[in-house]
Amino acid sequence: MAERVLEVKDLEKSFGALKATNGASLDLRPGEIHALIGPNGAGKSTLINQISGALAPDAGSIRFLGTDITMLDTARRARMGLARTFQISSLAQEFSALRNVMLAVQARQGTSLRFFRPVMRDASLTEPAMRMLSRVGLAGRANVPAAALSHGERRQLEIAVALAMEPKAFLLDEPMAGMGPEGSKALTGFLHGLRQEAPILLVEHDMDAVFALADRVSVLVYGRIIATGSVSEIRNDPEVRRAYLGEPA
Ligand SMILES: Nc1ncnc2c1ncn2[C@@H]1O[C@H](COP(=O)(O)OP(=O)(O)OP(=O)(O)O)[C@@H](O)[C@H]1O
Repeated sequence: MAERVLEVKDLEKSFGALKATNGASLDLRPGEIHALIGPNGAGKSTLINQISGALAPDAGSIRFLGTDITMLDTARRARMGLARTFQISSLAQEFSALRNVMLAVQARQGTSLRFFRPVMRDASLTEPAMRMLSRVGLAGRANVPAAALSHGERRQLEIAVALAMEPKAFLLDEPMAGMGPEGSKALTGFLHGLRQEAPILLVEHDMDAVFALADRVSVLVYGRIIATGSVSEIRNDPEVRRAYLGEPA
């Protein structure tokens, strides 16, 4: 496998006079969790949006598995194996948990002819979908509509949907948001193992989770990455402590 699964170089993105991404560079290596942290408004979502293809950068480049994907749209990137979860849920709320995952399995298989079969009895869709639900701990909730799941369960379901795409890398945007302590703990355990399957770029405000999980941490402030390093390097970096962890100079 390529030494760098994802390589982001010198990205720039302005909204009017605001430089939301200001020359940001980072990479994602096989088997790692790389956390992207920074204060509110630092530009984390803007950066993730450019990596997933939802926003076009003004300048810079993004390579995924050795291919330049800077000009590719979100769907092409997803088909190449770049899976993304959202801060705000992108699930089909009226569909069951199972059906939501089946849609992703179907998209992955690219089989539109299935339209003519009774989809919910199609084992080539239901079996892998149930496997994904079991992995995230939602097998017992398969038939519950997404809208009726708890907030934490919806976040688990989003990860099951991402898993169904058989990703080569995950972009996870605040997976712990809105979860109680129990849910965060369970998800932390799950993400710990998930990195073996595909490396994870993790945007997260929950510092306990970041410090427990991350192999490397990058700190974004005003659209610029001010430091990248191990958890202990980042915790002890004077510039990070000043700019982000709120300590006096
Ligand atoms: N579509 C847009 N148009 C104009 N300004 C935008 C747009 N999207 C983001 N911004 C601005 O860009 C800056 C970075 O926002 P972004 O949401 O990327 O930060 P963030 O680090 O993800 O914040 P949070 O931690 O609160 O989610 C903010 O000042 C925000 O107001």
